[in-house]
Amino acid sequence: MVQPYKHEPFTDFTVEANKKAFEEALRKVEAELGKDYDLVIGGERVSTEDKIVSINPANKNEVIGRVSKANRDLAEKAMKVADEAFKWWSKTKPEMRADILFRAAAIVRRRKHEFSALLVKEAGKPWKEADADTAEAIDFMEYYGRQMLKLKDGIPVESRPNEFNRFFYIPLGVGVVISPWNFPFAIMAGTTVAALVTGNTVLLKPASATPVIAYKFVEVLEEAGLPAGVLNYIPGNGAEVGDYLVDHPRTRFISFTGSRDVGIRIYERAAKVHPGQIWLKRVIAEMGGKDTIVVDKDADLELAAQSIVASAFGFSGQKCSACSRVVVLEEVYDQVLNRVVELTKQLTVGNPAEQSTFMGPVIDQSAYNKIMEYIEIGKQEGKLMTGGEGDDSKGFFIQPTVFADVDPQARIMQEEIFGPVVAFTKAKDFDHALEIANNTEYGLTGAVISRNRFNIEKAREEFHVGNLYFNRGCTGAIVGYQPFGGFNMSGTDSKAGGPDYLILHMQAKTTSEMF
Ligand SMILES: NC(=O)c1ccc[n+]([C@@H]2O[C@H](COP(=O)([O-])OP(=O)(O)OC[C@H]3O[C@@H](n4cnc5c(N)ncnc54)[C@H](O)[C@@H]3O)[C@@H](O)[C@H]2O)c1
Ligand SMILES: N[C@@H](CCC=O)C(=O)O
Repeated sequence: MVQPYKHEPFTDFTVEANKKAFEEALRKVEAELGKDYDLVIGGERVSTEDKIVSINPANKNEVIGRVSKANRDLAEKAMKVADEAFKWWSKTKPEMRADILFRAAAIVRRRKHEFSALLVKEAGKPWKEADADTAEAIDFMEYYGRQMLKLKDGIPVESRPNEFNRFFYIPLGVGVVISPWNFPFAIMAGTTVAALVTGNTVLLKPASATPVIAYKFVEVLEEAGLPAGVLNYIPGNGAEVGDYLVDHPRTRFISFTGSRDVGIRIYERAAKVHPGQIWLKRVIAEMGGKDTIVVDKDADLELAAQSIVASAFGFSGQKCSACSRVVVLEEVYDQVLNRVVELTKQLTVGNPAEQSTFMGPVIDQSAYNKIMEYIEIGKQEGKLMTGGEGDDSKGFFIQPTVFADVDPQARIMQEEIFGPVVAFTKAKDFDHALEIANNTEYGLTGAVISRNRFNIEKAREEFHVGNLYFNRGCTGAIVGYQPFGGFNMSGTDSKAGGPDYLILHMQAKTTSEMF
């Protein structure tokens, strides 16, 4: 019998054995760096001349792997394979599909540190962040497997005498899964297995910065028994392969996680019906955030400062959930700001392969340049309290940066920076704080630090974000515990890791029979 779902525990690296095991995994991954990785289409390995070179963002000279790059012809070939495979995969038993996920979860769990070590190298994640990413990937498999078992027989509906009505879900078709680099394992795996376990076939286009971890995951699913053709691995240029597949008349749905601009582009393009297309495409789009922590005047100020620092600078602020705006009631503004600056100055920035590193690099040169430009903008828009410097000589390192006294309408208060930069502003009362918190076009996460029950309840109603947290930071949602997804320009609020998520990958059918 399947055990009740429980999230994967995080590794305690203060335990010497865990530390040693992780160091060993890092050595194993290091010994395998620089290999070539093929596309996987219909179970066959396809090598191309043109490669995506995945590098270590903490050390630009270290090549993680050279990954074959799909073009339109190969994308078309993969589409044909997936379309063909859908005919029989869609008819397989949900129990069998769920079992493949459970087995894949077990395989990853057994080699957990190896996957996390690869995330350290390919995404620049510090140990703790890499461990959490792998744990979340396991959670998605365990959770969605169980969700499918719950949904497999549909949901009971009423019937009248001599009538038998049934309501159940069937798969959609070929899904294009387009994933980001910032949770290169968890989000890539979660979006892929959700589509597979519901009986769809998949074309997986991972982010170009992190294609190797995605390849390793495809291998895991193969080992777990996923038949050839059901999942096809086609990394490639977003604009070329992405646009082609989004427009394709045989694409039934697109599961996208990434930036606002690319999400909007996909949403618009997917709306157009192309010749030969006989359905309206579904789009699941999880996009960016501009996430606020509000600090009330009677809050636990130490908790507030710790929560802000962890949420703003964990994984160098490269989370859609990261705190990039802080709104503090004027009575306690200076205290919170000064404590955050103090804590920020204590953070260690450096090589994420070292256990002691809190913050590693940002992902690549273009992210580095963009964040440094925002820091220059911030210097015009607010008072630089700490940080503000970067060094891209070896890797893409930026100091954790705090700006004070920033106007809520300023660019660094409105635009997603996706780096280790947080801006503070003052509110005259709690209503004013909520008004500021709500005044972005996004609506992903937010947090309120308060001891005032009335204010907590007010925020519950009025703070318009998909994931709202009280007396804690605004990052770190757990699959099955805090379903994740945002409002407004943060996307379609698909709530990954939630009870409604799988249904987005299926269509409901009603049958009614008279006896
Ligand atoms: N809401 C969420 O759950 C969530 C989770 C993680 C990341 N994000 C967001 O993702 C962004 C960071 O990730 P990113 O830099 O990889 O985002 P991105 O939008 O640049 O890329 C995401 C994916 O889209 C692909 N892509 C690019 N152009 C495309 C096109 N024209 N057609 C189809 N695909 C295309 C990329 O190759 C990549 O695989 C941030 O904005 C972050 O907030 C959101
Ligand atoms: N689910 C993650 C964020 C994913 C986006 O980057 C969190 O809750 O922090």
